[in-house]
Amino acid sequence: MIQLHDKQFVPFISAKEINFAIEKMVSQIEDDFFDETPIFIGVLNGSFMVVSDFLKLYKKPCEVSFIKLASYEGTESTESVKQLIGLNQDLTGRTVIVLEDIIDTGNTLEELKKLFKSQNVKHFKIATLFFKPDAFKKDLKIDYVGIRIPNKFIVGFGLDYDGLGRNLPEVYQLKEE
Ligand SMILES: O=P(O)(O)OC[C@H]1O[C@H](OP(=O)(O)OP(=O)(O)O)[C@H](O)[C@@H]1O
Ligand code: HPA
Repeated sequence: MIQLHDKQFVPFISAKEINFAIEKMVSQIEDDFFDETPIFIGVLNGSFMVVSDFLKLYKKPCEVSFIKLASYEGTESTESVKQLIGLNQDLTGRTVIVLEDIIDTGNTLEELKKLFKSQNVKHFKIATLFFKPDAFKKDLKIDYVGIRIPNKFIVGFGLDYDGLGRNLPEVYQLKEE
């Protein structure tokens, strides 16, 4: 068990399971876009670890860039997604694949879809390492999902509780009271 600020968390998903899920996403995307040079877009802050591990396994030509959005405060979604760092690249005609650490309520995903709609890209796909189907409130497609998880707050592998926990190489879930 670990303590972050005022809350306790228990082990949930091992580094090995995470790696297996990322390998699966890499091979699906390599197969689907074998004749393209995709540009992977990580959504900061949370996605830095999944982007790093994903790219180390991705063996075909590709580019990477980042945007920064934020919606979560503490253990709750604020419902408003702020763009903190935007896109600074022309994506016209490109195959764009967004890499997310987690899709929860879908608020961030909705904002991402709006953001890229006006960009005239060739393909636009969304890949997420973790997905909470029971929390997801939107009628939007997610193209690649690593691991489906129950609607519980998690930390580790890039995900934080008020800034802490991002550096953990495995995932922990909030301990029941
Ligand atoms: O589906 P949603 O309910 O929108 O939640 C998903 C988003 O929440 C997290 O980001 P957060 O807003 O916590 O910012 P961070 O990546 O800087 O921690 C995560 O990285 C996703 O981008
Ligand atoms: O479960 C979560 N943990 C941390 N950050 C998050 N952002 C959306 N869902 C989560």
